[in-house]
This record gives sequence, C-alpha cells and structure tokens, in this order.
Amino acid sequence: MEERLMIWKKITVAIPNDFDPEIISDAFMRVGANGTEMVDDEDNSVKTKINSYFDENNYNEKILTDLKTQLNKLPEFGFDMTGVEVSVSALDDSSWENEWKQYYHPVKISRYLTVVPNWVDYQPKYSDEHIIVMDPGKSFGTGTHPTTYSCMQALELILGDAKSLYDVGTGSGILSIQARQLGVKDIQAFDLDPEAVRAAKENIQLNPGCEDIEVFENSLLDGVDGKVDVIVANILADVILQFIPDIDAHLNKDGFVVLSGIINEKEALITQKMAEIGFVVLEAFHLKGWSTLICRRKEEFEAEDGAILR
Ligand SMILES: C[S@@+](CC[C@H](N)C(=O)[O-])C[C@H]1O[C@@H](n2cnc3c(N)ncnc32)[C@H](O)[C@@H]1O
Repeated sequence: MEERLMIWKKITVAIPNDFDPEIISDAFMRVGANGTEMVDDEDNSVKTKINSYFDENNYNEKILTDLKTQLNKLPEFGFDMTGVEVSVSALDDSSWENEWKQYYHPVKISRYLTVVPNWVDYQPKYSDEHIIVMDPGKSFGTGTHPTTYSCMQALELILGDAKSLYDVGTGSGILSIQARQLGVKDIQAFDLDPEAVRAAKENIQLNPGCEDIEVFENSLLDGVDGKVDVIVANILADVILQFIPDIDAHLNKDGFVVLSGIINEKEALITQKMAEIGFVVLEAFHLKGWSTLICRRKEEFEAEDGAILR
C-alpha cells in the first residue's frame, strides 16, 4: 500500500528588510513553533520571509490566531508594522524536507563540538572535535536555536565527570547525544510529543556509541523515581515553573541543573522559584532574548561567607 505523504502547513511572515527578524522568530516560538527559517524574497528585494512549519497533526487555526495576536501587540512596543504580512500555505512531506535542507549547515557549538546535518560530508578540523550527526527538521533541536546552542555550551562547561543525566523535553535528542559524547554513561530522555520521541530515537541511531540512550514518551519526570547527576530541561518557562518542585528529588548530591527556553523577561521568576527550593544560579547565558541557567544547590556551591566551594 502506498504510504500517504504528510501535509505540512507553512506559515510565512513577510517583513520589510529593515525589520528585526528575531522579533518574528520569537513570536513564532511563543505560539509553539519548533523553529523558523529566514528567506530573502526573490521576487521582491525589499522583503524577507520568516517561515515556520507545522505538521497536519499539530496545526490548528488557533496557532495562526495566536501568532496574529502576538504581532498585533508589537506596535505597543514601538514597532512599525507597515508591510508586515502573514500568509499560510500547504506542502507535502517531500517538498518540506527539501525546503528545510537548504537552510541547514554545520553549526559550531565550541572548539570541541560541531553539529552536522546527516546529508553534509563534514571533515573535523581537530582530532579531538566531536561531531553530532542530526537529521534536522524532524523535531526541535538542531543547534541553531539560541536555547539549544546555549544548553550545549552549558553542558560542555558542567558535565565534567557526571555519570547520569535526564534530558527533559529532548526534542531531537541533541542534548542527550552531546552528553554521551562527553562521557555520560547513563542517559534517559523524555518528551511528551510522540513525534519527538521517534525523531530522538532516529537521531540517536545516527551517532555511534549513543545507541543505548533511552527515550521515553513522558511528561516532565512524572512517574520517574531515580536520581541523576545532571538534569537539563529546555522547555518554555511556564512548563519549567511546573517542573521546579520535582527537581530536588531527582538530583544527586553535587548535581547540576540546566534550565532553558526561558525568555529574558521570565528569568527573574525562574531564579526566584529555584531559590525557594534551595538552588542558586551560578551561570546565566543570554542569547537573542533567551536565558539559559546553570543551577546548583546553594549549600553545595557557596560557603557561608559567599566563597565558592567547588
Ligand atoms: C524547545 S524543545 C527542546 C528540544 C531540545 N532539548 C533542545 O534543547 O533543542 C522543547 C521540547 O519539550 C517538549 N515538551 C514540552 N512540554 C513537555 C513536557 N511537559 N514534558 C516533556 N516534554 C515536553 C516539546 O515536545 C519539545 O520537544
């Protein structure tokens, strides 16, 4: 039987070339988009298009309505919306994949780590450079979004000799793959979206040495009993707020927590809620409006006189 092709909805926001595209990308993220791409309009050199793709199971009219609501708020912040236009079109699986492919390229996360789309033949520059191979576009997490990028830099800083990790909201599985490449032995990844679970499993198989990383369809750490050395969660701030009360019970002594997906405006609230459970933020990354926080238990990080313990 012939397999039916998935139909994708493509929402496009066309903006004048002097309009900041990040503002539109952020509006997309706030209504649940997994990512955006930016394309110069070939027919009209004064416009840029920001596209985002939704599969037919995840698209509904509310996404479009919510996006328009977000855009309608922008004049209150002084943005001139003249020439900003929203449109929707449909395309099938094969054209969707090909459209995405032209916008992905290797992303250098650090001196030691590069994320490479699986159709690119990339030669590492250094003998100790790790390569993460991804089939991007199937789920969130390619290294190009500021939150993923910052999470990867945070993990590189803190993993050290960590032995175990929970990746909450794994998306494409990218952070779990990185953790394994940096030596973490026991990794469990969770996502409530079955499509993300499937994509993460596929990406894990693309990376030798990662095959035994476990991926579960699960909301946050609901029903999970264990404890680990590191918890990473790149989910939106409102979901992280629900998750904070669960952190302490799932983290080993001297463990680290990396929280991302937090718009800058909500960072103070997350910091305060973490303080309420006894955690301090020891490093904050700020990139393109997004905050990524590395946190530890206060008593494990600071002596009473404020000196850093370890
Ligand atoms: C922003 S993406 C992050 C993907 C990847 N970890 C990264 O850093 O690029 C957030 C992911 O969290 C998942 N998610 C949202 N709410 C969740 C929940 N309550 N429990 C588990 N996963 C959730 C989404 O399905 C999505 O795949």
